[in-house]
Amino acid sequence: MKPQKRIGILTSGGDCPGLNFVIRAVVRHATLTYDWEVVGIPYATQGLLEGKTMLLNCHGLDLHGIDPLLSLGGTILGSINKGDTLAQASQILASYEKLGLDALIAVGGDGSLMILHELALQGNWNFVGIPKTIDNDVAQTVWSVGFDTAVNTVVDALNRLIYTAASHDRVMIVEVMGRKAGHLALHSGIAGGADCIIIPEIPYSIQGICNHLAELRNRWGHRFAILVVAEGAKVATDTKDCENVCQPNQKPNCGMGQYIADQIIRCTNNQIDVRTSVLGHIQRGGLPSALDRLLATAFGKVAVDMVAQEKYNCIVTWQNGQVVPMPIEEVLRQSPTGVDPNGYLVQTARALGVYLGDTQ
Ligand SMILES: Nc1ncnc2c1ncn2[C@@H]1O[C@H](COP(=O)(O)OP(=O)(O)OP(=O)(O)O)[C@@H](O)[C@H]1O
Ligand SMILES: O=P(O)(O)OC[C@H]1O[C@](O)(CO)[C@@H](O)[C@@H]1O
Ligand SMILES: [Mg+2]
Repeated sequence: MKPQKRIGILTSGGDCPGLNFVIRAVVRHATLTYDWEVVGIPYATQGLLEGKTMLLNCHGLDLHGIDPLLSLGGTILGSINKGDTLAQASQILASYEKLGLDALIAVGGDGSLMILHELALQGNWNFVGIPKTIDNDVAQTVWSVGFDTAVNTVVDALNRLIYTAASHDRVMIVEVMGRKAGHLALHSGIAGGADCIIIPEIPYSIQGICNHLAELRNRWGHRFAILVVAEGAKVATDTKDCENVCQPNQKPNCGMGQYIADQIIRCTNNQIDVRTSVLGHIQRGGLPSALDRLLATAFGKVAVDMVAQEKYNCIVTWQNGQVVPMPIEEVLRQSPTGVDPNGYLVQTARALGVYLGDTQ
């Protein structure tokens, strides 16, 4: 007779494609392999606070043999990325006790996993984390669930924008998500053939961008350009040129993409036609790519195995082609982790003539 367990799963932080594949893998493996009961906790820490659960059953999820989770974006459990959660810790801990869970599997980004780990420590919960985020800024894992799909979404947008930019000889600025980390901008910018990639980890100067645009026109005859700008891009503090349009550390209230567009227009005396596209939450929507489905499924499977082996306080990560559970403190201590300004992808982009901020 297998030991019975009742485990909980929740999704927290910004949603992303692939979350339902994690839920599907956890429910199927826990139910079919171990014969456990799995309950979903709606809206992350809000559901914990209110002591809410929904029973997840892999047969119940089937629709005439077709699993609806195969074709649903977002998360069927709902998610939140705000709230004064730690101030409500004692109520959450009391609610958690009443749920009678043997373990909790939480799917989240760095922010959510940090909060949930803190709660797990205070409540002595049996806790396993699964990394998801289109920012891909959770340390120690090559991929987080949702990132690959978001990269593909941005590349798809670039494939479209490049033609309209070329048709009108325009500079097209594409603002993508990434407040602290530029992984999404860097990966999609390289894959989509961007001329400039502006990320938070490498401050840009407006003169550097304008010089690059001039070189594209004058030396190579390229009359259009594509700039991928992360929403958290930063102006170099030592900017000397164009100082009248470029205030170091100034926070734009129009969005980073439009801010840089305005700077280019002013710095080039209105000689360049610039347009801005903000991709926004489109980047978090849609169905997951095959890679995200595989990752989500492999992470869900190993997270359940960790519970079976009673190895807690870990986060599953993807390293060297396999899932590797890592101590949660170690992962969170290094998160969020940004782009290495001297890393191979930055070198690759620079080698192809992409402007990525000024070299020091
Ligand atoms: N479930 C939650 N409950 C309360 N606050 C949260 C929760 N998840 C995140 N937050 C808060 O929101 C802030 C931003 O979190 P963030 O958006 O980075 O979420 P995340 O889990 O890292 O996922 P992602 O970055 O992919 O959206 C965190 O620093 C934290 O204060
Ligand atoms: O609009 P929301 O849901 O608060 O979240 C936006 C933020 O979440 C992230 O998409 C990560 O999920 C960031 O890149 C972005 O700034
Ligand atoms: Mg985050």
